[in-house]
Amino acid sequence: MPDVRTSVVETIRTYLSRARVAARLRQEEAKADLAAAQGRLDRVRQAAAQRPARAAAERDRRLADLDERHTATLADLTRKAALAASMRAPGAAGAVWEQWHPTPAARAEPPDLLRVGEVRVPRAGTAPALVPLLDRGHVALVDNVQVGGDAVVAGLLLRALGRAAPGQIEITGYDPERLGGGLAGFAPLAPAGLLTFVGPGGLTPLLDGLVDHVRRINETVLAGDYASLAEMAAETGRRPEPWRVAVLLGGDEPSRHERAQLDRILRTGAACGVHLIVRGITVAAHRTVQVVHIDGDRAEISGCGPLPVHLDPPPPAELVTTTCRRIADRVSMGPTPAVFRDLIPELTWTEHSAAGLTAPVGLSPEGREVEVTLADYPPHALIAGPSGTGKTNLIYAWMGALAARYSPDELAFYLLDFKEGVSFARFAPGKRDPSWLPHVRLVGVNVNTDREFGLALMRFLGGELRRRADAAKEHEVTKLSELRHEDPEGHWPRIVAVIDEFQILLTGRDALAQEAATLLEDLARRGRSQGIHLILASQDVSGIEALWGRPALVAQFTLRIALPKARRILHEANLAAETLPRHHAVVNADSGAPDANRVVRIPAASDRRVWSDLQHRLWQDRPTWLGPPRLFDGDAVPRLAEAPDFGKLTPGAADPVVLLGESIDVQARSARMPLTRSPGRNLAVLGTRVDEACAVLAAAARSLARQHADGDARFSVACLDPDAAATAASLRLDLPADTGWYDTEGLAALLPSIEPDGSRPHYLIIFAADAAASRLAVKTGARTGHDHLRRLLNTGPERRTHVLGWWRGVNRLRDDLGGPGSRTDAIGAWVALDVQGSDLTGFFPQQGGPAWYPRPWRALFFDRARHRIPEVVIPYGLSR
Ligand SMILES: Nc1ncnc2c1ncn2[C@@H]1O[C@H](COP(=O)(O)OP(=O)(O)OP(=O)(O)O)[C@@H](O)[C@H]1O
Repeated sequence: MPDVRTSVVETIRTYLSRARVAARLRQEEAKADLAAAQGRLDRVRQAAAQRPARAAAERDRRLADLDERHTATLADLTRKAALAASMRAPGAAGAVWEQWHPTPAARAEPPDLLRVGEVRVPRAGTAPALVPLLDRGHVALVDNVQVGGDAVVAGLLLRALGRAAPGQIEITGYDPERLGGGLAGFAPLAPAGLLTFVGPGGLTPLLDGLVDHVRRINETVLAGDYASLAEMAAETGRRPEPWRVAVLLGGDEPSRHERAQLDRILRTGAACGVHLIVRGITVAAHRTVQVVHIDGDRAEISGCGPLPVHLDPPPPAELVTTTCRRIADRVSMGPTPAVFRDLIPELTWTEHSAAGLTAPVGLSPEGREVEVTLADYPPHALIAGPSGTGKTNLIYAWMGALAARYSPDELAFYLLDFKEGVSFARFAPGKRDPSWLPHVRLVGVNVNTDREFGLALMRFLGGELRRRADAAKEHEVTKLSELRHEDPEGHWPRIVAVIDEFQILLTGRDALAQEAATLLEDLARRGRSQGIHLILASQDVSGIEALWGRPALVAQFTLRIALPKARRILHEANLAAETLPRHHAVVNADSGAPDANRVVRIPAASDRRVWSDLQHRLWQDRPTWLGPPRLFDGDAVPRLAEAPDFGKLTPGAADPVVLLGESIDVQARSARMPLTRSPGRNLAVLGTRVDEACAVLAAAARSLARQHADGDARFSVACLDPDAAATAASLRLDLPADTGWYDTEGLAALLPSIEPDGSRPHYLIIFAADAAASRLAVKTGARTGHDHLRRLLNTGPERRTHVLGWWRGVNRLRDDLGGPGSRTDAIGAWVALDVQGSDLTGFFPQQGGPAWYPRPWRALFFDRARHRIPEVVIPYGLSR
């Protein structure tokens, strides 16, 4: 029993002890929880205590950030504004005075805005403060401090002057209080007419005058084609009117009329380049008016909002006067000439010539293009002016304007200059510049005394006139415009033939002048309807008077262009050319009647660079079918190898032809003599000039050789003058290998041996045939060498044996033929060199011989069988 109790006690004790331990543990846990909770509470209390300070710091940080970003944005905007301003007010419009100098705007560039001061943005920098004036509006100053306003007026005027070309700004000052004192620095402009002052009572006439300018510019300059001078300048690059700036500095309250005029100018002036700078007069609010409120050196500008503007100081007085003096000096030197580019359209070859050719030749005093037309009326033009007045330049300008408008399908030029010069050479390919003006089909240079060139052109145009008239007849029409309509696939460009110093063509009372005048008259009369137009230029009256003898001819030239001091080109009562300034012309499309005068400023078009820009552009665009023009160069020696007719020769021709030299014609054909089997088909070259004679004979021999395969023909060459030896030696290379070569003895032996039988052509080429005269006079058997020569001359051609000989005088040939009175018909063709026409009497059908005055490297060719009158030829050069 006690054990049980003990055991129970023990058990209870054990339980109690465990319970105590457990209770102690829980208590400690509870304490720990309490401590933790206490700690959390402390931390929460602590955190709660710190929060406001942090929030404030965060707010401050964000504010600072915002501020920084704002400043950066402002700085960025200010920078951008400054950049934009530098573009809108470049150079003289915006530079600070220390760096200021005039920088006139380029041709089509608008003058844009002008600086008056700067907007200072704290911590962000500065940007220029700009106001619009030229082409844009007007500026009104509201101030009560004299100095600030003066600075703005002077600054604006100087900047405007610096942005415009000299003379392009005319200032009028109305300064009744200080009588011009406000604009004193600009006084040097006055002598050049760029600054005028009106007196105290002058406001009304001043405003009336400005209103009148606006009206006139709208009516005659803009003429409904442009909304403003600015638009005209942007589209055409031209600005025919200056800007007119009226500076109105106070005075009495304007009258009702004056106020109305002021309002008109404010509304309409800017489009016509009429501008006001007004100070001390209240003007009506208008969108074109910038109001500058000045307070000391601070200002507000209506266009800048409330931003304060720090006005620039006035421009240094020295800068103002020097600039104005320079501008005045430049203007006093006279107007700058019109510019060739003004005549050239943006897009080329857009016009059609069916009805006529219209292009500007220059600008009117108002700056508008003055167009001239070549069509049915007026069909042809006469240009006159003393030497150096600019006829050639005018022709260049006109041609450039035409060539840029009409493609080579629409227009073709034929150009001839009788002057001792090469004024048209630029239109043909040259050594330095391979380009040519695509419209040009013929260029004649260095023509000098070779009137045949002119005649050749007349003949060619006469042929073209017939061709066109025939085509018109075929299509049952009468005019080019109708023909083009009926035959749209045909190539019928209008032709413009320009002949400078044309009177040379008509000098002399010979057959050539006669034929040229007749052809010219026919062309002038009938060319109009077939699209062939003539432009004739002459230095002096004699040229025109050469035409005066033919009133019908002159009457066709209804378009007259007179350069300064040109006489008699216009109507006798029309003296407009007498008072023309340099580089101007009177254009009159009504035969010179005074009412039809138009005064034109002619641009400089002579400068090669100016011209070649255009020519290269057109040349690059030329149609593929178009070759270079034919070049007549009076100084050039043509080459046989380059002659088109020589190139066409081939072996096997039934009747071989002899080429002798270049014909003076538009196609560069060769003068030719066919060697048929008719009697007399022998050739004599006559004269003492060795080189020319050798050149003619060598060309003849070479052209024959080209028409025979080796062995087909026999060639025998006798060279009896040592001076011809070099030619003979070089000819050897081009003649068949079996060619016989003979000296005097050889020739004397050869002649009796030749028995023509007609089986094979035989050409006997004798250089200096007369040198063998004494040897040929000697009898060999019953006959002399001369007898054999005559036998060959008389009977050879029928049997295909031809003599081509050079005799050093007409009488020597005659002696070889049998002496005076002997027959000459064995010589069917001759080429005369330094031989007087009268000496050729016996060899020419008309008494007295042909009209021929020897000229270097020219020959007169006559073929009895084919010619009515002889033709002048240019021998081919000696070299192959
Ligand atoms: N409108 C112009 N603007 C500027 N310079 C010009 C103008 N017209 C002509 N000239 C210049 O004047 C000079 C003479 O001009 P041009 O050769 O055209 O005269 P011209 O009447 O044909 O003389 P000439 O009959 O002696 O040949 C040239 O140097 C030319 O560049």
